[in-house]
Amino acid sequence: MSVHIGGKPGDIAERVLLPGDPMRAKWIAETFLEDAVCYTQVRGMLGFTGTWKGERVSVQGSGMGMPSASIYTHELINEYGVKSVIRIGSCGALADDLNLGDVIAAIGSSTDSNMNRYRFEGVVDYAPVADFGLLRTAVEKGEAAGIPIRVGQILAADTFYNDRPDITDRLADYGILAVEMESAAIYTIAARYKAKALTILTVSDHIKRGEAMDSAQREQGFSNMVKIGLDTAIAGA
Ligand SMILES: O=P(O)(O)O[C@H]1O[C@H](CO)[C@@H](O)[C@H]1O
Ligand SMILES: O=c1cc[nH]c(=O)[nH]1
Repeated sequence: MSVHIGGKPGDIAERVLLPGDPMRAKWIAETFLEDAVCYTQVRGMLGFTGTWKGERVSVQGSGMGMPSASIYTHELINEYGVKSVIRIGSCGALADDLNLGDVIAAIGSSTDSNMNRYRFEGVVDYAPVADFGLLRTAVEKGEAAGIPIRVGQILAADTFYNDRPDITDRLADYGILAVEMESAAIYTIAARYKAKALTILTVSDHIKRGEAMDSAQREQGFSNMVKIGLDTAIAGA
């Protein structure tokens, strides 16, 4: 058991899907995994291990925002020997040509978080990036399943409600596809501890157009992302 995860050594697979929402972790375990067992309920941040296509996979809620996601990423890698983490989350689109339900894979994650300025003493603007092997696999799995994946850079933001639309517009001008709240920290911590990381997102709303998915669209859209995440996690196993 680590400080924030209740599982015993060996309870967690080497490959973990990381949704922010612990109830999404439960839904994934119940809907997609065989023989899923809940290994932690600490703070209600549920984690499950089961099998997908015969291979062991875990799915762990990571909470909202980089402080929370950092804790789970750190403990999974350092206390449970996790080798790869695939975040599967919702995001708000900025790019005009993205639509609700589209799936994005984040090749890189810009951020307004101060974590890496602190880590690198403001001397370097570190660029958190995805593991290339996981990214390539996710794109291939998406193509094979007929689910196109848009690859590009996203913003990991410290705020969900933000009163700087001018900055958001400028980020869109510079090619940022969408906004979520965890990927930069997950990429950075995975790099530090020699694990692999990827973020796959479903567009749940469009920030510039003010559109939002309804619950039926959410479930179908998230299913596509989850299947790609699971297929990517077990590839090469
Ligand atoms: O859908 P999840 O994975 O929680 O991700 C997104 O949703 C939350 C905000 O509503 C933030 O955690 C953001 O990153
Ligand atoms: O972080 C997020 C997630 C979904 N939609 C947003 O606008 N932001």
